Amino acid sequence: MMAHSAPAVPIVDFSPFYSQNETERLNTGTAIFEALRDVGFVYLINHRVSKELLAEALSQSRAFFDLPLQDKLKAPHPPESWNQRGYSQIGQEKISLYPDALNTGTESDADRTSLTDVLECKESFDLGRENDTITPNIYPPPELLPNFRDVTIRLFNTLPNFGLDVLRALALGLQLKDENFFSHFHGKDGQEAPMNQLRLLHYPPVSKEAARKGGITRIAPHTDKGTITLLIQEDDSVGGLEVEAQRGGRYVPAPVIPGSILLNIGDLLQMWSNDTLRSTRHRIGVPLVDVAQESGEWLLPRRFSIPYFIAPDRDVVVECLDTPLCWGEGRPKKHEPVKAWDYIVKNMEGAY
Ligand SMILES: O=C(O)CCC(=O)C(=O)O
Ligand SMILES: [Fe+2]
Repeated sequence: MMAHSAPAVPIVDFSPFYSQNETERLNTGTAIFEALRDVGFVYLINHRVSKELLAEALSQSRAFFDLPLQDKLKAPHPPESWNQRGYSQIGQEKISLYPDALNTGTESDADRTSLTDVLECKESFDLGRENDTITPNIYPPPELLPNFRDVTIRLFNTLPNFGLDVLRALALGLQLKDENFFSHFHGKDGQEAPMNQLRLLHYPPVSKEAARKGGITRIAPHTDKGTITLLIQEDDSVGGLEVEAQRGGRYVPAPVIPGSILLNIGDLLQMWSNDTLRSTRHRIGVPLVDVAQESGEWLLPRRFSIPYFIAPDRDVVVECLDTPLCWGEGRPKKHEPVKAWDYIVKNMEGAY
């Protein structure tokens, strides 16, 4: 039997952060810091986010995507890439068209151009805070799914509490003077943050026939743009997510770990950290199927996931953190200060 090697994406138990013991809290933060510095992704276990709520949201997501297309289209995504609200059908969004702003990837320009010809077989539903005037939510009519709005908004309002705890732990790991540093830039203590975005994702099943023909993927290689992303996956979901585990290195699988939340960072936190932390590229591909392979219709079952993107408020200026772990003697500042909203809008351009 082959020995199992250690997973490339580290696993951190988050529960010691909730203890009264300062050393345990600091150790949790340090473990998260090191994982985000070395890999850019980390599984968090024992996180205290309600399992029932996560299950309810995944079940509402399933119910939504099971609706006929014409019903899903009653909540259409607006034409602008940055206005991430409502339903996007298969092929509508091309993540491969995101500019590769921080140049963290390995693909050559030619490879990236060829990626834009590939169909991303995914559909999504996005929402943000209620009552936002710039990007109001776009919901399907309530008679189609009576609990959809309530459950998704509850998850939208719950996850930032955990997200900010993670950012508090990270602030300790980064040796920032103020453990609440990031809380000042993400809504009123996490709530009502205008740039936070909850995305329900469905990747339909992939047939062997479609895989043989080629030209399809599930999600093209990309980096996330905001501060952090919390990824919820169904416990028994098919995996497929791969992360570029080392700078310029190979992609390694990030399989589903039941009960965990997978954390990664976006470009703005990489810039905040003066490139100390990694906004790591990730993707979900479709394996190539050999024509000679034995019969059977399906290659991949459907996949559901829910990423929650936590991003700084629109007018926040992101500039190098004041900590020796990011900046100082021999570590000059690498980025000009950038306004969060400008960066996100510019770097999502063209994807719709
Ligand atoms: O579906 C997934 O697991 C990954 C989604 C993702 O990377 C994204 O939406 O940015
Ligand atoms: Fe992503």
